[in-house]
Amino acid sequence: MSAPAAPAATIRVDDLSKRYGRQQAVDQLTFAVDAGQICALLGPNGAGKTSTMRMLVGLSTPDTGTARLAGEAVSLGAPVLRRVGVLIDGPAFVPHLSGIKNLKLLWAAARRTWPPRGLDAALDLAGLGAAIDRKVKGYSMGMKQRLMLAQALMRVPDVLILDEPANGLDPAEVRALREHLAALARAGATVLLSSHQLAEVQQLATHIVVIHKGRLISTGPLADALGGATGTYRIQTDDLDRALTVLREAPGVTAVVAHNGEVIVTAPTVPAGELVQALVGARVGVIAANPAHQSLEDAYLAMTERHADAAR
Ligand SMILES: Nc1ncnc2c1ncn2[C@@H]1O[C@H](COP(=O)(O)OP(=O)(O)OP(=O)(O)O)[C@@H](O)[C@H]1O
Repeated sequence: MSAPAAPAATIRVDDLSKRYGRQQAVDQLTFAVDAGQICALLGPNGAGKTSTMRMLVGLSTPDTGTARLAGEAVSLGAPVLRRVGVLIDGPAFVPHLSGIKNLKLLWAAARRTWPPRGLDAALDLAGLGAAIDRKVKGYSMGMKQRLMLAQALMRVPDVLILDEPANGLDPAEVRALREHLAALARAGATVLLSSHQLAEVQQLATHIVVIHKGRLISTGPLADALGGATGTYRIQTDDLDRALTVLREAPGVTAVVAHNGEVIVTAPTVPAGELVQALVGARVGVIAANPAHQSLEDAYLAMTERHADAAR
């Protein structure tokens, strides 16, 4: 008889709260991330991202509510944590041992045979090169961050909880990390990561959770957050000036501007096809017409500002 399949690597937080003294760090937070999703946990400094992640991996205990991984409530040493790659605060590395010996020590603590299956790929991504054989006490902050990343990835986890994983990486390394995480998610892993790099998140995340002062302000697919500009189109034509004139006179158009050689037109009640027809009818050649998506940065700032206004 074959072994029962492990439960799907879901992340689930229900009504989670945590207070430090008078500071409510996490406030009745509920969200879920399913297998195959890469979810970015976003929020201003002090919003409660790290506090949430710490509870998700048993490093701190919720005051109320539950944090579950693969359906199992999390506590320090819970068996489900063997399936999880974690980068938060960082393990305390032994300074007089080399990077690789530290990784070996951490792996041995889980009573497993060395080397882990994903070691080579994790070391490549961490990009420490020959420094992996040098003592950790000579590492810079950035090198320690890379060693933490290697530690999180070496086990080929099916749940990843990563607090600002791209910190200290150069652009090529950030891209390699992005591709690695995307490949893990395609293979069924579940990824929750925090980041302030919204352009990077936009390229990587499938879903977002936005929090502010410990409270949930938005959660859902990234595409939904970016689709806030419905009724706005970017139209590329062979005659910008004439296109502007024609569209300004077209019925239903509420705004027309030129941007980077294209026309940005807002017409909430008019299908894009009608705008194109109006241009073609006026002998303006249309090269491309696409819905204008806002950037994640725009969407995020609008969400957090709206929330701050409502709280005033
Ligand atoms: N151990 C602690 N003791 C006291 N206060 C804490 C502790 N950990 C977090 N806090 C407070 O809880 C709030 C949430 O902090 P947290 O680190 O979770 O935010 P964050 O969203 O991760 O911020 P950042 O983006 O700056 O890392 C902050 O006001 C912080 O000062």
